[in-house]
Amino acid sequence: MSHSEPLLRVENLKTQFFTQAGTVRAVDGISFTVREGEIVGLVGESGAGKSVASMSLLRLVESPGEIVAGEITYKGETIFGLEEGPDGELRERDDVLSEEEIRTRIRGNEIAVIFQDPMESLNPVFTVGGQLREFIELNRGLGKDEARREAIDMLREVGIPDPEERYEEYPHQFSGGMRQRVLIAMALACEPSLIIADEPTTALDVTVEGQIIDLVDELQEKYGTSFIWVTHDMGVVAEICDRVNVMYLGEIVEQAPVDELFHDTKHPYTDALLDSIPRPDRTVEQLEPIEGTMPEAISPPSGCRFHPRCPDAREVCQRVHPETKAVDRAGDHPHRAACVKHEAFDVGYDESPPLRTEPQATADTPESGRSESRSSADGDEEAENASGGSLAGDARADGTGGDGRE
Ligand SMILES: Nc1ncnc2c1ncn2[C@@H]1O[C@H](COP(=O)(O)OP(=O)(O)OP(=O)(O)O)[C@@H](O)[C@H]1O
Ligand code: NI
Repeated sequence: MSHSEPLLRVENLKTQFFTQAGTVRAVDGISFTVREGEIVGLVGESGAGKSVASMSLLRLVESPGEIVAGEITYKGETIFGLEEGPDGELRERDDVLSEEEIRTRIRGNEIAVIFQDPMESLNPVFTVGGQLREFIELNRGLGKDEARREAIDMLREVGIPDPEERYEEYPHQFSGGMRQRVLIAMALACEPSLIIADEPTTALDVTVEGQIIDLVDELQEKYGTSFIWVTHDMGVVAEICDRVNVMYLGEIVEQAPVDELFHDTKHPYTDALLDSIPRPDRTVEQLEPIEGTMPEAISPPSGCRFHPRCPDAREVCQRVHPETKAVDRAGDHPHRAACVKHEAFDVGYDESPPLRTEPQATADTPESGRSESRSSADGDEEAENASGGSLAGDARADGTGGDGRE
């Protein structure tokens, strides 16, 4: 593998669930990379598609879900890839790793996963040490005694006090934080190159969360492991990530190194996420919850999927579905965003009438700014229904969400 080639490359990945209510476009064309030793964030509200994206990387999506498009390569090997067959139908490429190879060579050994709820990953009827030992035996082909020693070393490594004694205990005898440490030990046991951590600290209180994050930071430096860190919490992103992908309704709407993302935010959704967390430079009263709720991935709004909630939305945002594009550079990395207010898009955003009336007239449109009559402020719904070329195809595009839930 050449040095410049990333460890993991995800290209235009789409994962859908074929349900009775319709097709859920859970992951809808995302692209990102993870380089060696990097911690890459996947951040977004509940339902954004973070977990489905993570599961897709290990081909763990279950029926009625299916990866329907895109390419996933890891260390130059193909985890997922399609090609057009002679009959014009899409089929799996020849170089795609077999189920057997994924199971024996990739999962656990090369790419490990840590989930939010350790109780789901640990078996309550076996001791913690026994489970860890067995995992090491199976995956590293060590004998029982050696695997036991290794397991105890790992428990010590992740900060479990008295690891010899704790080895004999059952999961329920561990606190939430300690259980999460066990899962980290298990993930690290095979020295994988990549660990996918899906909200591993969400269930923990803030102090314990901080301890786990410090631990991961330490271990990451020591082993050089790359991480994909899934979270809805921008505070966690700030603490741990090198680069960040912000997801909204199945899409990555902004992608940047963490400092750029925080200090030169390019997407209004990222702004909203940042506004909704406590920050040292803000008082608590200034915290704003994001307006509205995220619509369902089964009938995404037309145009920009965030437009029904976006303070910057203009008429054009209902019609034009923005691709994620480079809107700036940040050192080695492009700063990408999917928002047509940026020049890179050039679809007439500046001339387009706003969808919302501002509390006060703002001077952000210096040109012929105040366009005719602003009938659109409360004409939201009409305008949306009238907008042709909806990306949502035949699906309802009113973006109200909520009522479609089971
Ligand atoms: N088995 C399934 N069947 C149908 N739809 C599903 C299934 N699993 C996930 N989805 C849908 O896929 C979309 C993405 O879900 P996902 O779990 O990836 O979100 P998430 O970003 O991880 O959210 P959270 O923060 O709540 O974990 C959601 O609309 C969800 O309802
Ligand atoms: Ni999730």
